Amino acid sequence: MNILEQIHSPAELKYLSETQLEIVATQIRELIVKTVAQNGGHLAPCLGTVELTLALHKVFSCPRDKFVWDVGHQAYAHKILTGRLEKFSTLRQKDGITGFPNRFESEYDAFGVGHASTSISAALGMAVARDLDNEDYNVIAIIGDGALTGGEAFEGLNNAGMSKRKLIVILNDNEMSISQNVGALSEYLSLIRIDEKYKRAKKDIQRILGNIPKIGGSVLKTANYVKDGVKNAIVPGGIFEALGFNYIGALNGHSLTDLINVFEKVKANIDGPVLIHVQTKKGHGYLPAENNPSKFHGIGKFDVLTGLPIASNSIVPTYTAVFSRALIDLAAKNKNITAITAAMPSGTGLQKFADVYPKRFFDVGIAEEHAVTFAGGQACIGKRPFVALYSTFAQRAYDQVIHDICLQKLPVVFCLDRAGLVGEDGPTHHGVFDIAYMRQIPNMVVMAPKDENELRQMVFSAVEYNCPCSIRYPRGNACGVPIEEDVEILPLGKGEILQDKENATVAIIAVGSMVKEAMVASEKLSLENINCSVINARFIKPLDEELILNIAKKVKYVVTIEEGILAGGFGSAILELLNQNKIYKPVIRMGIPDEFIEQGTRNELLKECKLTSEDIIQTIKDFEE
Ligand SMILES: Cc1ncc(C[n+]2csc(CCOP(=O)(O)OP(=O)(O)O)c2C)c(N)n1
Ligand SMILES: CC(=O)[C@@H](O)[C@H](O)COP(=O)(O)O
Ligand SMILES: [Mg+2]
Repeated sequence: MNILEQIHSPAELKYLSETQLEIVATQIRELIVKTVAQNGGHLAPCLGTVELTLALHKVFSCPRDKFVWDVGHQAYAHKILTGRLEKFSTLRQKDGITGFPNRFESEYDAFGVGHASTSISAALGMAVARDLDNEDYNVIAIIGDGALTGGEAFEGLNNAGMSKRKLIVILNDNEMSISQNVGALSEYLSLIRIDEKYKRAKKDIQRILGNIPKIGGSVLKTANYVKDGVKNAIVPGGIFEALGFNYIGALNGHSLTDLINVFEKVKANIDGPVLIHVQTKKGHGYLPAENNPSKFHGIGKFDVLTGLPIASNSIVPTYTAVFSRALIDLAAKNKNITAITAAMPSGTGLQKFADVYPKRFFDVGIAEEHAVTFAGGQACIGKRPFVALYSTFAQRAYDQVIHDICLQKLPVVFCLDRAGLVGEDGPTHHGVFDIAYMRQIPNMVVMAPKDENELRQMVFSAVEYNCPCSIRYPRGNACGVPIEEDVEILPLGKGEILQDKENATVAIIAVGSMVKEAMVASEKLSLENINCSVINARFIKPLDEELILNIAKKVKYVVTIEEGILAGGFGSAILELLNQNKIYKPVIRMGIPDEFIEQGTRNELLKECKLTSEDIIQTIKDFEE
């Protein structure tokens, strides 16, 4: 009997017994595994929150009670239980269910997420609004131990604790970020998790509390004092209580009985900020994910029976792998090279660097702002830090890049991976703003390689430039060109003429991932007697003004193409340059339009944004008509 298929809203969970809920948990797990095996997605985080999600929806009344997920990559069970069961097979597909809670997708998704550490701030905002409206629903933030290492989470905790407002923070502690969680907080949590004396004392007190069916306020308060006294005596600090929260935990996050029992008590007695510490296992219920939660944090298609990825058979390296190799080779020649990640060692490729140079590798947790300023500090003392961030996550540290690095001309190199359209993660993760936001900053060199060999050259060249540099490269496989071991240092601010036809009527000025598309288009256009010159700009800042102006003077019009937003992007820079030099010719800018691009495969989205060679051809043919 498939109970799950009979559930049309979470309210119906209130009529199910715990035995029935256990069956539903199994059915949800099976559905998540099957769907992620086909579509890819965040399997391990979602498997770890099935019971937690069921207990939340059993006890509380979403959407009146607000559930604010943090990152939101663990919310598939929430989506399945809130009216999206039938469409769940479209997870992360174009025009399908999104991989993160999304306000436009469902009233049950109280806040749009994807970037970490925002849930407490958003939840407190909702609690304040509730109180101003004299309403009485609950607001619940669900945040992971990794996301809790993000500074904004502490800003939220600090403000919430002082506010004394009724707010529930559920700490979903699976002892993992994407890989091993880092930092003093993580060690503190492990102290609470493992302290047997504390757990014994807590069990005894909970038994006492549990045996008194109707606990009067004074008895409950006294018992809590005893519990807190015991805890504070054993577990130093009670950091959350120091911040004004009533701390409850650590609960078994896979025990529906424990979860429902505590949630009911909190719901009945809440009179201020409460933090419920829930201990879960990332990947719970699917052995391959339990055994390797990092690999199954975010995974592509895989075989359910074996857990083995159904890998693409490409032998072309990813840009990430090329970057990682280049940095390792550079570090072998330069002992001052250091590498910094914000909780993404595997995704940025820096784990390989850490394996070779562990003392020069730093994972600072989900703390991009700290990572940048931390790099600035290192650079003041002669180190040459490379900060590897996903373009989208680097947005968190914009002021630090300006104030702590560029203003001080510190030689920090930003390696922005996942720059451009990332695909199934959708608008929260597309790295489309970095060209615009980096080129605005004085003293910053902004580069984008046309292929993997040029990426290697840029990594080596950035150190020679001895100034703030940003190198951006896309998610996925590179171009499949040979990589020269002996690296040519690129002259700063110099682009490259790939094709300079005397009778050219148009100059295509491309940067980064779009250079390959420009060359393909140019070759096809020449078959139709449309002659193009093609420039690989290489540098978004400083532009190769001489090269660009010389070519522009010889043609009737210019086409620029970038995998970034048009507003203030590379094409804008070319427009500004031509205008400043009184070259008043048409400039057709191709790039990401002024809108958030939804999810899909990377190729689907490049087509949607008209960033393929065919689109360049059509654009030029339309203009030539
Ligand atoms: C600002 C930001 N930086 C990095 C990430 C990438 N990221 C996604 S999930 C994750 C780890 C989150 O750990 P945790 O909150 O413990 O959740 P878990 O995966 O363990 O369930 C990271 C680093 C992000 N989403 N947002
Ligand atoms: C949820 C999150 O932010 C990360 O897991 C992200 O989805 C990883 O992206 P990649 O798959 O491109 O490494
Ligand atoms: Mg975690």
